[in-house]
Amino acid sequence: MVLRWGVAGAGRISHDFVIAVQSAYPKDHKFVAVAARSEDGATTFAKDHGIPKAYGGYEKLAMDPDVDIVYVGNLNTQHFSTCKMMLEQGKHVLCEKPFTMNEKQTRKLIELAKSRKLFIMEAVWSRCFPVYHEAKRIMDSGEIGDVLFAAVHFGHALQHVERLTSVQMGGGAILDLGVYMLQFQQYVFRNLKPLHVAVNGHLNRAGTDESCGAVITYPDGKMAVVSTSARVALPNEGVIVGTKGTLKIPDFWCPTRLITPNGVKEYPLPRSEKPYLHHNSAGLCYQAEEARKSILSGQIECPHMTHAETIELARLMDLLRKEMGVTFPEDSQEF
Ligand SMILES: NC(=O)C1=CN([C@@H]2O[C@H](COP(=O)(O)OP(=O)(O)OC[C@H]3O[C@@H](n4cnc5c(N)ncnc54)[C@H](OP(=O)(O)O)[C@@H]3O)[C@@H](O)[C@H]2O)C=CC1
Ligand SMILES: O=C(O)[C@H](O)[C@H](O)[C@H](O)CO
Repeated sequence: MVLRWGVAGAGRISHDFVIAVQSAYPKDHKFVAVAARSEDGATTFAKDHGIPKAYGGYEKLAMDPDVDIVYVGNLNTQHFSTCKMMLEQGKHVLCEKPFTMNEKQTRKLIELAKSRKLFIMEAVWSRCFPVYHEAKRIMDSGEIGDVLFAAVHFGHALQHVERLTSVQMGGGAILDLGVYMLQFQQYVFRNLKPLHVAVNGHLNRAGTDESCGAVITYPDGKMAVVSTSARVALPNEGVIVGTKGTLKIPDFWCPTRLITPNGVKEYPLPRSEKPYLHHNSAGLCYQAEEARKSILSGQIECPHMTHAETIELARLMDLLRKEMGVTFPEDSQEF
């Protein structure tokens, strides 16, 4: 089955996503339309990427009968309304991280997708990398014993990026980068419920979080120590410690290497002729293929990033923000 994609938002990550998918899977995935707020923005993007249809306004994309699934790559604050619009017109959805602004919006979208029997997935691309599959296999096999500890410190100097600092644009380290550190520890302790979450960090002058750390405890002596900074680069290596050994994942959010007690395993990314804007963006293709496989087999969620996990991530991000005193207008919105 050829999956026919529409793209909502003609910005930076959409650019990388389209190149990654076109390069890796020229046959099984086709981009048939792109929509941006302005027709000019959509037309330029369509020309750059060889996409046949360009729409000014997301509504026209939602109405296009040739589109099976929409990749939502606009601002955090726009994810909820854009996904809702696409679902209401019968489209499957792959939505950039963070899925929405909070748990309330997240639950609403997932309920809607379920009621319409449509696929929806938060684009936590990390989960679809071969390194994550192999690390999971090793953890499940018992090779590193009982996994008791996970750590990651994820930071980039990003205070110059407006969408990261502005409250109106849904900024802050927690939503932009924290979502990755939280998904990492969630992946290590899959299906466990935290017992306690201790949180601390700093706000910037704009009033959004510029750094945040959390210690998360789980039953049976398991714990995660995670931190993020949107002000300074951090080691960005995921560490998983078991009673018999340790796994290390450099560039844990888009990894190509897994360091195991028995040696280093390498997973090179698919090649592309066109340049990317972000580190290892070629790996954005994996989530697209996972979406295709799920849709093909009639699933409305991806097994590597389930609806329950997306809801739990949103709950944790709400909790971290609450501890830090960061609120968004969306938090007091009723539907
Ligand atoms: N998975 C990953 O590796 C990455 C994911 N992301 C995620 O992707 C999303 C988009 O990020 P990114 O591509 O860097 O963002 P951009 O700044 O490139 O903006 C993306 C789109 O958002 C809309 N937009 C931008 N600024 C405004 C504004 N001031 N008012 C209204 N709409 C605006 C535009 O949509 P339009 O074209 O329709 O006008 C724009 O094309 C975010 O949710 C981010 O978290 C970002 C980077 C990497
Ligand atoms: O998902 C990402 O990688 C983040 O949005 C980054 O913070 C982004 O690249 C910043 O421009």
